[in-house]
Amino acid sequence: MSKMPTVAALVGNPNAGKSALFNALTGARQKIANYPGVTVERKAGRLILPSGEPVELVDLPGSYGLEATSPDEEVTRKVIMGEQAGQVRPDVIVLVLDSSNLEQHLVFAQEVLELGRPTVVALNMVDLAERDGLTLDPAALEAALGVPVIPTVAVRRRGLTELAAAIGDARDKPERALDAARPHVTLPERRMLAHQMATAAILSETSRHRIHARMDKLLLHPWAGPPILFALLFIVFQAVFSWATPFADAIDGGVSALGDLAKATLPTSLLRDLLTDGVIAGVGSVLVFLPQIIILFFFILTMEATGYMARAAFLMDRMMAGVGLSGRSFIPLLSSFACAIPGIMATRSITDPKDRLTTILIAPMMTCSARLPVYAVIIAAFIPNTKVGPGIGLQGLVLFCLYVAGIIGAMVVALVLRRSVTKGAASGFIMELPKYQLPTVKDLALGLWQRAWIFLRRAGTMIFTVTIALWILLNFPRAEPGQDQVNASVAGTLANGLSVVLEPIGFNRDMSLAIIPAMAAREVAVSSLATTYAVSASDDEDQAAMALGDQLKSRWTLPMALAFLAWFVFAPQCLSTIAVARRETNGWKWPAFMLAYLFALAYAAAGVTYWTAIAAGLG
Ligand SMILES: Nc1nc2c(ncn2[C@@H]2O[C@H](COP(=O)(O)OP(=O)(O)OP(=O)(O)O)[C@@H](O)[C@H]2O)c(=O)[nH]1
Ligand SMILES: [Mg+2]
Repeated sequence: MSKMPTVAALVGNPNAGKSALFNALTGARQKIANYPGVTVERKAGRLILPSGEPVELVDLPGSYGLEATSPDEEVTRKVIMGEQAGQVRPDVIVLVLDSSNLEQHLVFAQEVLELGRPTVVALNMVDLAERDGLTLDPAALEAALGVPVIPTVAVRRRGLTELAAAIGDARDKPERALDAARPHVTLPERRMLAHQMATAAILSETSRHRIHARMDKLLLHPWAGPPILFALLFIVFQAVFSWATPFADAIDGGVSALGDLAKATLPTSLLRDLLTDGVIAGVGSVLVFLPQIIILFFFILTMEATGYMARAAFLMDRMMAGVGLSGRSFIPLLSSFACAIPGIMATRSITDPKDRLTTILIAPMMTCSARLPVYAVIIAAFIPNTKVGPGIGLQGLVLFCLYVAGIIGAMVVALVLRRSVTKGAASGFIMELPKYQLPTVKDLALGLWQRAWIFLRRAGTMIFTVTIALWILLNFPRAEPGQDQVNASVAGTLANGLSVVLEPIGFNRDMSLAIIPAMAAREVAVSSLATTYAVSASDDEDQAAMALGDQLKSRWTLPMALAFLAWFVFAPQCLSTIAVARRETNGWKWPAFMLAYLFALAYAAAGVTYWTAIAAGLG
C-alpha cells in the first residue's frame, strides 16, 4: 500500500528549541522556501524513524497562542489547522517545551493539546533546568497532559531516538476524542492550570530555585504584586529627592562660586554677562540635576539587572490589556521614562501594527528624564519640604503624582485611541521571565556612567547652544534706560505675543518664553528661566544674587507653578521625539496628530490645574 509520507510539525513558544531539534533530527536533509504569499520561511526536512520509515518534519515559527498576532504566528496556526497553502495538515504535532520555563510554555501547550490531535511533547532544555537546580518528572507531566513526554537536550542530541520513536507511535494512534461540551478556558485559568502542572512535575528542587519560585509567587501575585511594584516606585521617587540634596547643593555651590569668580575677575562687559548670565547660569542650572538623574537610573538599572523589570511587565500585562494594549508595550513605555526616543524605537518588537502605533503615540507621556529637572526646580521652589507621613516627604509625593499623572493620561489616551483611530482587537501576551540575579557592581557602574555621560553631553552641546542663542535673543535689541531688558528683546517680544494665548492658563511672559527653547530639550526650560532672570536682574545686585528657586518664588504664584508642571506632564516638548515618530510611522500624519493632541492636552491640563488651584484659594 503506498501512501503519503507522514508529516510532523514542531510547535511551541519562541526559543523552546524547535529549530535546534529540527536541525538535530533532520541533519542536512532540509529544504528551505517561503510559504506562498507571505515572507515567512518554510523549513522542512526528512527525519528517519527507528523503523527506517521517513517522516517529513516541519519547523514552525514560535508562537504564544493560536490566536495569532503576527504573520509568523498566523502561519503556525494555519499549518496546525491544515489551512496553510503549500502545506498538508501535519499528522503528528511535536510540542516543544522549555523545561526551565515550563510554567509559561504550558499555557500555549494546553491550547495545542485541546485540539485532540496526535501529539508528542519534547521536554527540551532539561540541561538548563538542571543547571537552575530543577529536576523534572516526565512521567508526572505525561499523566497531566495525557500524551507522551520525552526529555531532550537538542544541542547535545540527547533523547532524539526516543523522540523519533514516539513520533512514529503517535502517528499510529487515533485522534483523541474530546469532550465537546467542555466550557471555554480563559487565559487566567490556563495560567493557573499551567502553574499546577508545572509544580506537580517537579521531582526535586534546590533551595535557591525554591527561593526564586517563592519570590515569583509573591512578586507576581495578582493582588500582592501590583502594590509591591507601586510601593517600590514610590520609594524610588522619594529617594530621588532626599538622597540627591547634598550632591545637588555641592554642584550648585560650585556653579555659583564659578559665576562669582568670573564676575570678580573679568571686566564689566557684555561678554562677561554672556559667560555669567548665559553659560554659567544656564548650563549650571541644568547640571544640578545630575545626582537626581543618577539616582533614578540606579533604581531602573538595578530593577533590570535583577530580573524584576520583566516581572513588572508581566504584572502590567493585565492592566495594559484593560486599555487595549499588551505587556509587549510595557518595555517600550518603560524605556520612555529615560527618553521617548529609545522607547519609540523599542516599539519595533510589537507585532500588531495598531498596538505599535498606539504605543508610539502615548510614549511621550511617560515622564522622560529630561523633564526631571523641570519638575525638580519647580517642586523645590513651591512645594514645602514637609513630611506628610512617617518617612514620606511632600516633595517626593508631588513628584510621584506627576509621574502617575503621565501614566494615567497615557492609559486614558490609549483607551480612547484603541476605540477610535487605532481600533482593533487586543493581543494576548506571555513573556519569558529571566532568572533572578544579583546585579554586578561593574555593570551597574557602567550603565550609570553611560547615562550620566549622555546627560552631560546634552548639557555641554544642545543645552549650551540653546542657552547662548537665548541669551543673545534676550539681550538684543538693548533696552532704553528704565525699560525692562527682557521686554525690549526679540525673545521677550515673541514671548509677549505667545503669552496672549497662554495667559488664560496662568502662564506669564517668562513661562511662555521658557517653553519655546524647551522644544529642543526639555531641561532647557530650566536653563532659560535661569538665563531670563539673570538677564532681567543684572542691573540689580540684590536680585542677581538670588538663586533660581528664590527668583521663581518671588515672581510666580503657586497656581502658576502648578499649571507649569501640568503643562510639562503632557506637552510634546522635544523635536527629536517628533522626528523619531515620523521615521517609525513613515510619514508626517501621526507625528502631526501626536503634536496636536498633546498640545491640546497640555493646554487643558494646565488650565484646569490653574483655575482649580485659584478656586481652592492657593493663589
Ligand atoms: N542548553 C540548551 N540549549 C538549547 C537547547 N535547545 C535549544 N537550545 C538553544 O536555545 C536557543 C533557541 O533555540 P531555537 O532552536 O532557535 O529555538 P526556536 O524554538 O526555534 O525559537 P523560534 O524559532 O524563535 O521560535 C538556541 O540558542 C539553541 O542553541 C537545549 O536543549 N539545551
Ligand atoms: Mg526556530
